Amino acid sequence: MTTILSLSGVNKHFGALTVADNVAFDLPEGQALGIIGPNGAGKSTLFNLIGGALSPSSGAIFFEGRDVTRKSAAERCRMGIARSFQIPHPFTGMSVYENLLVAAAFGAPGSGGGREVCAEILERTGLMGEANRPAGSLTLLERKRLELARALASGPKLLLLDEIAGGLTEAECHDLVETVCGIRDAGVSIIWIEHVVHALTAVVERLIVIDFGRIVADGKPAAVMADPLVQEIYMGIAVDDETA
Ligand SMILES: Nc1ncnc2c1ncn2[C@@H]1O[C@H](COP(=O)(O)OP(=O)(O)OP(=O)(O)O)[C@@H](O)[C@H]1O
Repeated sequence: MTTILSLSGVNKHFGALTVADNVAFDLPEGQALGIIGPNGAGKSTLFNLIGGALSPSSGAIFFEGRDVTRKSAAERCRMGIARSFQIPHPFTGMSVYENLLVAAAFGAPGSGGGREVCAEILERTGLMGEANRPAGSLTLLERKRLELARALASGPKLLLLDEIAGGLTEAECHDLVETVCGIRDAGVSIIWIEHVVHALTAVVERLIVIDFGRIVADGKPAAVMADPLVQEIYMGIAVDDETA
């Protein structure tokens, strides 16, 4: 299977703080990978490193076999890496549709966006009825959908989703999961950071756990979630408590 993304010995330090500690993994093309870990573990930093907002202190990142370690976020976006942010920041004065057109203009040439593609993305993300509304007037769910739609409009081969399910109701979360499954089934590779674990495991086939910037577990979701070490560091269930 072709590897779309490869991280090799990636380290990131902020002064004395290590937030990525020798991170290494390969993502096969078309795979949906979930990333979980406690607050402050370094998950968003990892996205910043993959997306190009930050450069690693050492190590290398390859996308489709090309070394992108020193490429800018804009260059990586044109190559096909798109990202949604934990806190959506749309162009609030522009309509939903215009927001997509802007994203398409900065994305991968030829694969994202013409007007027809943007219209199709509005449909897929449940925003067609909101196309002409100012983005600033959207609800939280609609903003999260727009964040996803903007990332799709750039024509990604790899989609990085940062906590898109947080703050949603069960029903909204279910709808969002359906949408992400549709994107996955269309062949887009996905890495999704999420605290809402049941939403994540409904979509991903592989789970990585990060703690203090290190990968501490990597495997099938059920096996990873059953790992006593993961239960202890992520869910606060001490191994001894369970056996007591
Ligand atoms: N630019 C920066 N300068 C200094 N420290 C930073 C910077 N960005 C992040 N950090 C620190 O790095 C650590 C990891 O932050 P990061 O946002 O990657 O964690 P996270 O796992 O995404 O957390 P959360 O689940 O709360 O979003 C935190 O201690 C954070 O305060």
